[in-house]
Order: sequence, then structure tokens, then C-alpha cells
Amino acid sequence: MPVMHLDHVAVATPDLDAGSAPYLALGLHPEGPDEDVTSQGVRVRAFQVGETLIELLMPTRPDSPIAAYLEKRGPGLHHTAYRVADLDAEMIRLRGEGARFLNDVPTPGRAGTRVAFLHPKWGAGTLIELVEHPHAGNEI
Ligand SMILES: C[C@@H](C(=O)O)C(=O)SCCNC(=O)CCNC(=O)[C@H](O)C(C)(C)COP(=O)(O)OP(=O)(O)OC[C@H]1O[C@@H](n2cnc3c(N)ncnc32)[C@H](O)[C@@H]1OP(=O)(O)O
Ligand SMILES: [Co+2]
Repeated sequence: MPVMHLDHVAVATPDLDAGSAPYLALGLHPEGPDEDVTSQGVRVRAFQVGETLIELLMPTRPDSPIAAYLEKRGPGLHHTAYRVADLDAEMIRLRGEGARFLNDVPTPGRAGTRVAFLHPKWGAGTLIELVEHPHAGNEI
């Protein structure tokens, strides 16, 4: 089995600057400019830690899942995301294992990725995301 990589750990925050303070103090630097991911209603600021990113997520509209999360639970850890080579194949495989995806088909994520989310009940209390990065032969 190939080793699976932790793509990112996402943290919900009402304010990217306030949410950045601990990571800046730790000596991390933002990866490029903030990015709006309109399909999810979030603005993302990413900090690289080894092969993994810490992604701060701020809601950009009231119906954003992050707005709902902040309302219910306040700022904090929101999800973990795992890198897969072929998201469509992985969704079919996991559905065969009884997995419950929140989206029927992959949706656009940050940095040209395609992503899919699994229900927190299936994730034993945590929201899990799968991420496919663009690669050769996969560009539109
Ligand atoms: C930018 C992109 C990228 O990576 O590139 C992103 O990540 S965008 C990241 C933002 N996008 C997303 O999160 C999209 C997928 N998320 C969603 O569809 C939603 O947020 C849900 C996960 C379905 C939760 O919505 P909502 O709370 O309205 O649904 P619900 O009331 O049915 O929740 C079901 C149960 O899951 C719990 N729950 C909700 N959010 C949770 C979370 N983040 N971690 C752990 N548990 C969570 C609720 O408290 C509830 O538990 P109880 O039943 O025990 O009360
Ligand atoms: Co994510």
C-alpha cells in the first residue's frame, strides 16, 4: 500500500489575522496569498508544516459551513484532509465500504484541487476530506 499523506488540517476562524497569530508566533509563514473558495463560501490562509498545511478558514457568506460551525462550536479544529491520487475511484471504493459522502461528486477546493467530504458520524466524530491535486493528464 502506498503511504497516505495528510494534506491539511483546517481550523475555523472568524478572522484570518487573529487566527494567524499563533502560527506566526510559532515561526510559520503564509503560503502565498489568501484564496477565496467560492464553492465553499470560505477564504483560506495556508501555513506549510512539512508536507502538510494548516488551513485557516474564514466564512465569506452566512450560509458557509464555516459560519454554521463557528455559530455552533466557536473557533477551532474543523477537519483533516487526506491526499488521494484518484478521487473518483476512491469515492467508489469507500462507498463500497459503507462510507457516507456529503457531496455526490467532487467539488472544487483550494489551489485547483478536487475535494469530497465524509460525514462526521462516519468519521467517528470528525469531518474528513479527501483531496486530489491537479496532475499531468488531469488538467481541463
Ligand atoms: C477550501 C476547502 C479545501 O480544503 O480546499 C475546504 O476545506 S472547505 C471546508 C468547508 N466545507 C465543508 O465543511 C463542507 C462539508 N461540510 C458540511 O456539509 C457540513 O459542515 C456538515 C459536516 C454536514 C455539518 O453541517 P451541520 O452541522 O449543519 O449538519 P448536522 O447538524 O447534520 O451535523 C451532523 C453532526 O456533525 C457534527 N459536526 C458538524 N460539523 C462538524 C465538524 N467540522 N467536525 C465534527 N463534527 C461536526 C454536528 O455537531 C452534528 O453532530 P450531532 O448530531 O452530534 O449534533
Ligand atoms: Co479542507
